[in-house]
Amino acid sequence: MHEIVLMSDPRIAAIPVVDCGEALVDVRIEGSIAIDPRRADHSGAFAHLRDGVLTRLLKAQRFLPEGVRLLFIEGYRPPALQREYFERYAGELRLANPDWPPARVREAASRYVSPPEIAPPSAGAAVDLTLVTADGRELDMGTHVNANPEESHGACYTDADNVDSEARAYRRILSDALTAVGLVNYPTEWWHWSFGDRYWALATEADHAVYGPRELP
Ligand SMILES: C[C@@H](N)C(=O)N[C@H](C)C(=O)O
Repeated sequence: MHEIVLMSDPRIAAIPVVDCGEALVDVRIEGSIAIDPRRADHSGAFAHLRDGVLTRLLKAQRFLPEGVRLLFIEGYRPPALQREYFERYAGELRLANPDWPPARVREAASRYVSPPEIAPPSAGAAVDLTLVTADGRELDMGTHVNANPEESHGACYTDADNVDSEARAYRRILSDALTAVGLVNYPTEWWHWSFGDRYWALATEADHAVYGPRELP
């Protein structure tokens, strides 16, 4: 098994960002990717991605087997919301593990939510995805999207061995299509994929990230 590099790893924070300035675009306007409303917000921020990420998703969808489609759950996340998610989960871990020092809480929290200053979703570079049939039925990927490591007993990890062979096969299908277009996975979450951010730069050995955190205009 490969080493899992967590978002809290100082090697990620050390990667420079040279933002290429590409626009955040609304995935709903393009129209050919199925969008799930579970993370929808009033401003529609959740449905935004950098243009280059959307282009790659459209291409990846063509690599899926007949009758299988991507289901988009969440893309862009404003920095303030990322901070809220991170603080909330870190707080839960702190409560459950009062003896943990702050560095351990931060590291454990980053298995599931990126530290706000790193966060690929706030750069419009990351997307949470699953697979559906042509008539919109979600395939069983072994856990629901956004299952955390505690509630799923680690089954949210992409290569977890406590999921059945069918779920493993579906994860492989998702992974093959997205890897083929250059996205990288966060190995603690089978549904989380990104392109152009610092985590992507580390995984692909790029010398800088091309998408950094920003506010939605
Ligand atoms: C909260 C979870 N779905 C998520 O988005 N995690 C990634 C790692 C993140 O916060 O960047």
